[in-house]
Amino acid sequence: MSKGKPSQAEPAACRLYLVTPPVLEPAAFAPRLIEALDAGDVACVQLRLKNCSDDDVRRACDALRPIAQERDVAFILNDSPRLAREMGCDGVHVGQTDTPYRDARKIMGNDAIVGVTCHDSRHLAMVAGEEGADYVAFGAFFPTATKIAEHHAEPDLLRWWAELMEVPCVAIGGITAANCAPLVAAGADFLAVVSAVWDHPGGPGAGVAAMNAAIAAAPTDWVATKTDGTDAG
Ligand SMILES: Cc1ncc(COP(=O)(O)OP(=O)(O)O)c(N)n1
Ligand SMILES: Cc1ncsc1CCOP(=O)(O)O
Ligand SMILES: [Mg+2]
Repeated sequence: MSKGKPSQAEPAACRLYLVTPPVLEPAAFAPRLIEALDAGDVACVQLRLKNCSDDDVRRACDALRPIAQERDVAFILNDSPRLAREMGCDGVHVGQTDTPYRDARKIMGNDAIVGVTCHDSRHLAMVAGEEGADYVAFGAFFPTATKIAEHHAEPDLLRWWAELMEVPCVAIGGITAANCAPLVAAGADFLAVVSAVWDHPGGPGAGVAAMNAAIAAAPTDWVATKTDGTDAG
């Protein structure tokens, strides 16, 4: 697994990973997704619907998956490898209380993206990475109103991971254009956001543009030094 996945282009230092709002009406949300994806670089879209039926998820996949895939943006489904495979998604994201990684991989196949929530745990991330996860997700880095977050991660976790491991890491939880610089600087490969884009006062296009501008402006000091402080050259 290269540092670039889930990207389609050559690996960039850090890219945007869009997660949908937990409740949406597909027909109304589709133009908002188009606006977001046409506003700048997005590596992937995760459909994350909570408290809805499998048929609701199927309808949302049918409406939103083509919008992402037509733009070479990977379409990842949260929680359900079975539905992800059935609906032609590019991947699935599983948490620690969802389908275990190995079962998710069996269902999805080797070519699909399988990402794993690792909270603030080095141990969970090493296990997921060794088992073959395409990325590990750490968080929550900041307070968030989108989910009751029971774990809090610090940027040093990203720095440690990025310096030691090849498997990409995703940072999630309360991330905005205003606070993301330390995460980029620490070596996050992807920043996963919900409200920073979908609740942006200028609309989702402005949200994507603001996140990408903030990512581009952030320093990337993690490549310059090792944890012992020596210059990595
Ligand atoms: C990229 C990314 N990271 C973490 C999560 C959280 O997954 P999980 O812990 O399973 O919680 P729910 O999202 O299912 O409520 C995620 N979805 N995406
Ligand atoms: C799904 C998830 N997992 C940890 S925090 C979170 C929600 C992120 O949403 P936001 O970007 O609005 O804080
Ligand atoms: Mg989950």
